[in-house]
Formats: sequence, C-alpha cells, structure tokens
Amino acid sequence: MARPSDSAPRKHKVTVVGSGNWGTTVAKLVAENTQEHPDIFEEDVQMWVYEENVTIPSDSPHHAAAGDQPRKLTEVINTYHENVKYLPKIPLPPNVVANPSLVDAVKDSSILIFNLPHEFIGNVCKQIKGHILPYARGISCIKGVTVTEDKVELICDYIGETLGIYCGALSGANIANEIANELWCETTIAYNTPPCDQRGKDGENGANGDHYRDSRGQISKTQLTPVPQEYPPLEHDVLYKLFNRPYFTVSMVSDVVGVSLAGALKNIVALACGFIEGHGWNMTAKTAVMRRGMLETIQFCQEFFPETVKEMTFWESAGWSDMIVSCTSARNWRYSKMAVERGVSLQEIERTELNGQKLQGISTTKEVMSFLKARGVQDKYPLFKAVEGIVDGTFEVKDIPVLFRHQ
Ligand SMILES: NC(=O)c1ccc[n+]([C@@H]2O[C@H](COP(=O)([O-])OP(=O)(O)OC[C@H]3O[C@@H](n4cnc5c(N)ncnc54)[C@H](O)[C@@H]3O)[C@@H](O)[C@H]2O)c1
Ligand SMILES: O=P(O)(O)OC[C@H](O)CO
Repeated sequence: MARPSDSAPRKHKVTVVGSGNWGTTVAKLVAENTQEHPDIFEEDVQMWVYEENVTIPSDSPHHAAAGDQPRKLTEVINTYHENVKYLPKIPLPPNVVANPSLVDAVKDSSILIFNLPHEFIGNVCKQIKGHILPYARGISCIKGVTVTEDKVELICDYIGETLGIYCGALSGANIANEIANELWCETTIAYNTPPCDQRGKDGENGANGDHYRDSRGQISKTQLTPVPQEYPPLEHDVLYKLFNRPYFTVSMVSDVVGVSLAGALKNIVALACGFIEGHGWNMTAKTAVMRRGMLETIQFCQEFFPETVKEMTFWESAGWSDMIVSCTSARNWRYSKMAVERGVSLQEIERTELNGQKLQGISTTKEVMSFLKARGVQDKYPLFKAVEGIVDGTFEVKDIPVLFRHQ
C-alpha cells in the first residue's frame, strides 16, 4: 500500500569528486543536465578540486586581468569558469562550483561522481567516510583497479564497501577534450539499482531490504540505507538524464564488472600499442596487439569474475570502442610512443610532458601483474607481462612478435 509522504519532494544534489581533464569535462556535461532537469536535480554541481596554485597562461583571454601572479585553481575556476590547467579553453557552465574542501563538497549530496586518477581514491574515501549522506549513491568514472595482497577489486566496489553505499561505473571510448568540445561519442553506464531503491508500482521502495548483490554476484556485507521516497527514484532513468547529452550518448547496462575491467585493462594494451608505434611498426601491428589485449581482458574477467561478466559488454562503448580509441589517440598510447621514440622511461615522460595529468596504464600494469603473480598465473597473460617488462626495462619492444608465435 502506498505510504503517505510526510515531507516535501527533494532534488538530488550532485558532486563530482575530481577535476582533472575528465573530471572537469564530466562536471560540465552534468551541470548542463542539472540545468535542463530542475525538477530532478539541484542546479549547482559541486566539483572537488585538489587545490594548487596556477598561473594563467599568457595566451589565455583571462591573462590580462589575472596577470602573472599564481592564484588558487578553485578561485580561477569560479571567477573565469574555466579550468585553465586541466581543461583549458573550455567554458564551464556557471553552476559548476569548484570547492577545495572535500568534506564540504560531498556534504548533502545524494549523487557522488568519482572522477580522479585511481591511485588517489583510497585517500579520498578515507577523508569522506562518515561525512556523506548514508543513502548517497556513487558512479565511478575511474579507469583502474585496486589490488590488495592477492585480491583484485573494482574501484566502484572499493568505493561502495569503504563508504557503505552502492556505486556503479561509467566507462567508454571517451577522450575528454573531444567531449568537452561537444564532439559526439558514446559511453556505457553500468548500474544495478539496489533492491531497496527500486520503487514498487505503489510508490514504495522495494521489499528486499538492506543488502544487494555485489559485482561477484554475492550478497554484499554492506547494509544499505534506501534513498528516501522524497527523492526522484535513483534508477536508470535518472542517471540517464544526468549524463546523456546530445553529444554524449549513454547506454545503460548492468554488467559492472565488464564495464569496469575493460576500462582499466585497455590502458595496459594502449601502452603496448604506443610502444609498437614508437618502435616503427604501424596500424596492422597495433591491431594484432589490440586483438591479443582484448583476449587477455576477457580471459581476466572470466577467470576472476565468472559469475557476473557478460561477453556482450565487450561490444559496448566500454569494450571494443574504448580499446580502439585508447590504442590510437589517447594519452597512454601517445606518451608511451613518445617514450620509445625518445628512449626515456614512461615515468620520465609523465613527469615532464603531462603538466600534472596521469597515465593510468603505468600503475594499472603494476597492480594487475602483482595480482597475477600472487596467483601464479602471470604466464597466461603474455601481453600484460610483456608490457610490465617494457616499463621495467626487462623486456624489449622488438620482441613483442615472439608472443604471437604459434608453438
Ligand atoms: N582524460 C580522459 O580523456 C579520460 C577519459 C575517460 C576516463 N578517464 C579516466 O578518468 C580518471 C580521471 O582522470 P583525469 O583525466 O580527469 O585526470 P588527469 O590525469 O587529467 O588529472 C590528474 C588529477 O589528479 C589530481 N591530483 C593530483 N594529485 C592528487 C592527490 N594527491 N589527490 C587527489 N587528486 C590529485 C589533479 O589535481 C588532477 O585533477 C582516470 O581514471 C582516467 O583514466 C580519463
Ligand atoms: O587518455 P587516456 O589514455 O587516459 O584514455 C582516455 C580514455 O580512457 C579513452 O577512452
């Protein structure tokens, strides 16, 4: 029976945790949508910024007013509505509010979008634990995994378990600068609405109560607090309205494992493709590496998450499309190619060429390989193993074709 509501309807407040190249782009598109759906979302979108001092570049139209003095990045974003360091030359909607306080940025938000390099997520979760709404829900746009001892964990599961909330994943063939310039692309969002958030036909929350099935298909230890009735139901339709733009086509699915792991592991393959091209081989060699990389990706998903991964996910934007774009035009590919061409390490290139941006492939390779070694199965993943060897200087790019020889 319908439960009479004793309080006024509420709107979802949205926070983007992170403000790099992709974090700022997602804040922009989400803020456009909160303006378009004022019945569902509060208009202002909080964006947590890891504070730093920046000097406005001399070719920026804001340089004349701001001068050469270093200024806080949050002040610059809120004054000029531009992230001059991580997403220069892209005007942001004025309802993107840069906030240097992590705890204040997430306060009272029912939707938390995590979007920062994966190596920082542990520290971020530690800081916000206990400071978020108990019924907040998350979407992780982070491409990576967390590895502890011999356990590999999806970032969205790590966030969910650490904060006691449910968290889905967004991943796709998405180059931030293209989307910021409103060049069309697709993306994939994986979200399994927890039973306690599913509204029955009579408007009540679903009856299944507190727990939900995690990405391994097991009943989670996390006791969820349901999203209160006063909010619009936090299901696929609302998430679609939050992320879909005319230039950003969203496909909603339920395979959180496939979406998350394809997004993480393709960064290892992108490094391999950059090495290949830096060495002087071209597209035909890269497609061989992409094919092998996708096989190892699917094998990894099926070996460690057999209960829930769906092979169809690899035909979504988060699957093959992301593999192709990452191996032909994204940062991990571009800068690993540069490292081979210049004969310097990838870490050195990250330090000198990326102006604070991160190559997720370096840490993902190390983490995935340490997990595979702990299990003693590293030889079943020859391409991933070779990439680790190249990063460490123990394997040569010229020997990659040996991996493809049939015995
Ligand atoms: N850039 C893209 O085109 C793109 C597209 C899709 C997905 N992604 C994924 O999005 C995620 C975020 O990447 P990005 O491109 O927005 O970041 P980025 O590499 O552009 O920027 C690095 C960010 O890390 C922040 N940072 C530095 N030190 C920090 C610390 N100690 N603690 C917290 N934050 C710190 C910086 O302030 C900056 O915001 C990554 O997992 C990436 O793989 C990126
Ligand atoms: O620039 P990269 O290598 O971090 O990749 C960006 C996106 O993940 C491509 O889909």
